[in-house]
Amino acid sequence: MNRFVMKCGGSTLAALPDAFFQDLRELQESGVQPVIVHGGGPAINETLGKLGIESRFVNGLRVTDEATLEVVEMVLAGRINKEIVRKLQQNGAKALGLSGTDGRLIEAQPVANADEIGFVGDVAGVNAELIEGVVALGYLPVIAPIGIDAQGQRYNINADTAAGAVASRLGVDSMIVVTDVPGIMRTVDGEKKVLPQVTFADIEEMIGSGEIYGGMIPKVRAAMKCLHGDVREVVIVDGAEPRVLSRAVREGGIGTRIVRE
Ligand SMILES: Nc1ncnc2c1ncn2[C@@H]1O[C@H](COP(=O)(O)OP(=O)(O)O)[C@@H](O)[C@H]1O
Ligand SMILES: CC(=O)N[C@@H](CCC(=O)OP(=O)(O)O)C(=O)O
Repeated sequence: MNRFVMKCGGSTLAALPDAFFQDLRELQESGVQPVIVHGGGPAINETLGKLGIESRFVNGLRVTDEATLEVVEMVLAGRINKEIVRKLQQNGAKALGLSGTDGRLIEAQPVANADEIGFVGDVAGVNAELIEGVVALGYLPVIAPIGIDAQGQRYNINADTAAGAVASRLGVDSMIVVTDVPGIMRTVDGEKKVLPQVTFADIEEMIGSGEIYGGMIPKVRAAMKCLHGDVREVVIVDGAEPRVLSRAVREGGIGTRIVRE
């Protein structure tokens, strides 16, 4: 595999060890081209809390009014994006941070229920040439999930959704979703087990039964959407496991692999 999109969730970002970033650097040096799309939900909640703004979610998506949008952009495109770039650079990688508004990287349109949740976007287009240009210069793109429309309006986009769209439009083989659990888990005989592989049918069944809930839902939905295109596999892994990325890219047998059937 030469190119992959990695989505890194806010649940795990702060705890990612130097070894994780060194692993990324080694992959980059060996000719693999990672593209990072990151989240930062917990950091947004924290800053909103400090400002006395309440966090509210509908089906896992943040209700985003003008004041919230201001904070979302500040935290994602500012603090978190730059923190990831700094950590990559400290560990010897070449990285360039971008928000989805820069160079119209992520073209957005309002979600269908925008009257209910405000400035939340779906991805209408991705400037793949810009990402490819950054990669061709030898930099690892680090993308914050803020989108922009033709009128210049910004939108808050769920990071799993943004990552899935970037993976699709780049036509990469694989998307790796790094989170705070070792994969999709299911309780079998009273014991929680990580499922090595799940199909679309398994996912629908587990959402229906409530075994997949909360923050796992946008991940599996984004996974299924991009697997309808050129992306061959989506792997959900735990950022705390040693050499998690190179194992997922080179060896397999880690986390949960989502496949069409
Ligand atoms: N079947 C499942 N297996 C594992 N985790 C699940 C499952 N269903 C829901 N989850 C929840 O999804 C969470 C990961 O989503 P989230 O907290 O949004 O992470 P991130 O910040 O990485 O996007 C897990 O911590 C867990 O609480
Ligand atoms: C619309 C929407 O909900 N956007 C998310 C964007 C960040 C995100 O998705 O971060 P995680 O990956 O850490 O969850 C939010 O405002 O929290």
